[in-house]
Amino acid sequence: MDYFNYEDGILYAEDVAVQEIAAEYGTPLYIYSRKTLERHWRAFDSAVGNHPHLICYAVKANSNLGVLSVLAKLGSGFDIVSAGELARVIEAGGDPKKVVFSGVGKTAEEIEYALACNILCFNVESESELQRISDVAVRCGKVANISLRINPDVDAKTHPYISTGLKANKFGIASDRALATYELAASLPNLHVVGMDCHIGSQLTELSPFVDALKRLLTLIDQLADKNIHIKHLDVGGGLGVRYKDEQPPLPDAYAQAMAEQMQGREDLMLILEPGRAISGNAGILVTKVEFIKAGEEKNFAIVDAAMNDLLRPALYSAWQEIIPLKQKSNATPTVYDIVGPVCETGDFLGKDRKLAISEGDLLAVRSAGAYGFVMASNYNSRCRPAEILVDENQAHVVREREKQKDLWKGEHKIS
Ligand SMILES: Cc1ncc(COP(=O)(O)O)c(C=O)c1O
Ligand SMILES: N[C@@H](CCCC[NH3+])C(=O)O
Repeated sequence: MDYFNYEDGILYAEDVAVQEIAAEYGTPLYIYSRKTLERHWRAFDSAVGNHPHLICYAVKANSNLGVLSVLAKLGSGFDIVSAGELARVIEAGGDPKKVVFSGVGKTAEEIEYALACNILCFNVESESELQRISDVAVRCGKVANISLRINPDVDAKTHPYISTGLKANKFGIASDRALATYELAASLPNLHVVGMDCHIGSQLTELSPFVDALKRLLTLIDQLADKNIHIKHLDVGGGLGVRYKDEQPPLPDAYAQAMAEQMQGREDLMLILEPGRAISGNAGILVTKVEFIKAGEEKNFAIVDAAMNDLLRPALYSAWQEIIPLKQKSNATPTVYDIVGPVCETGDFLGKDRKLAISEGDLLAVRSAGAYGFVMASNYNSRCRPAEILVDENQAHVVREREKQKDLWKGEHKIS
């Protein structure tokens, strides 16, 4: 459930009319809801119950400083994949001791920075990376906490671009190399083995692949214990899906409970979850203005001021996200439109064949845009990135200014 709802035909973000925020800050504009973020994070946290655990929000889903600071205040941990994400977590008030560092290509510079910040652990994805972390730790006179990301070879049954736990994927260490790699790690004096990790994919809509992966990892943990290598935490990654159209993913509490259930009798093993999309996905919308209505020979187009550079998911994955008007028009007749942006690509669309009663100048909201929205935005076609606003109770705050580029452009051409 989120806090973007209609009241008397007007779309509200919490208690603020979205059209008022758009009038103040312009479009295209991402709007996030603090209450929704909090509700989702708490759903994970409370459903695990008393089992020792840490919810490490996946920063890649939405790294807005306002969003991170809401989660940091709840006591969240963070899953990062770059030094830039670590810097943002720290700037937002997050605790580096609750940070896990994932990703297949960590540079020596990033490792050094993360060591200096005393992060919780590195989720190591290859033997070469293990060696690099050891080398950097020796050079810095530090001991690095490490967890190996195991590729459990489980089919996540999701879009092939966001499936990560199969043998054919670049992620993690193959299960049959796991024991040898742990033995190598345990033999390196500047490494401290603390955990085991996996992440099988994103936008999963079934529980069974998560449970399968977790069980496979528990078997490995027992085999390691026989070799006197003791794992302190099990990190099952993120990947829980959200409802964009008619998917029916398990809710965060059902998912977290199912994970905790598998951990019964293992109270010494901390459970780490890395949800991204399930926390921020439905906590955000993208607001855009209809610039032109264009009747083509075969299709009608609504040309809006947001484009694939602002929200890439439809173009990249043919992802479907709901598009709704900010003001409902109860007695107008709807027409079927492709909702397209101004970018010079035929693949530049936000939605296809959408039935809407709209006119030029109307404002629309693309729902479920809080995850993998702004973070994947670019300056393609030398367009400015959209602004982002976090609605916090009754106030709207600007949390990331529209880029300076716009000032430059206005200045050069003397457009007021
Ligand atoms: C290692 C890791 N953890 C967590 C996540 C978060 O995934 P999601 O947003 O699907 O929960 C991802 C992205 O898929 C990831 O690669
Ligand atoms: N960017 C993807 C998710 C990638 C998950 C990252 N490992 C999406 O929008 O669905």
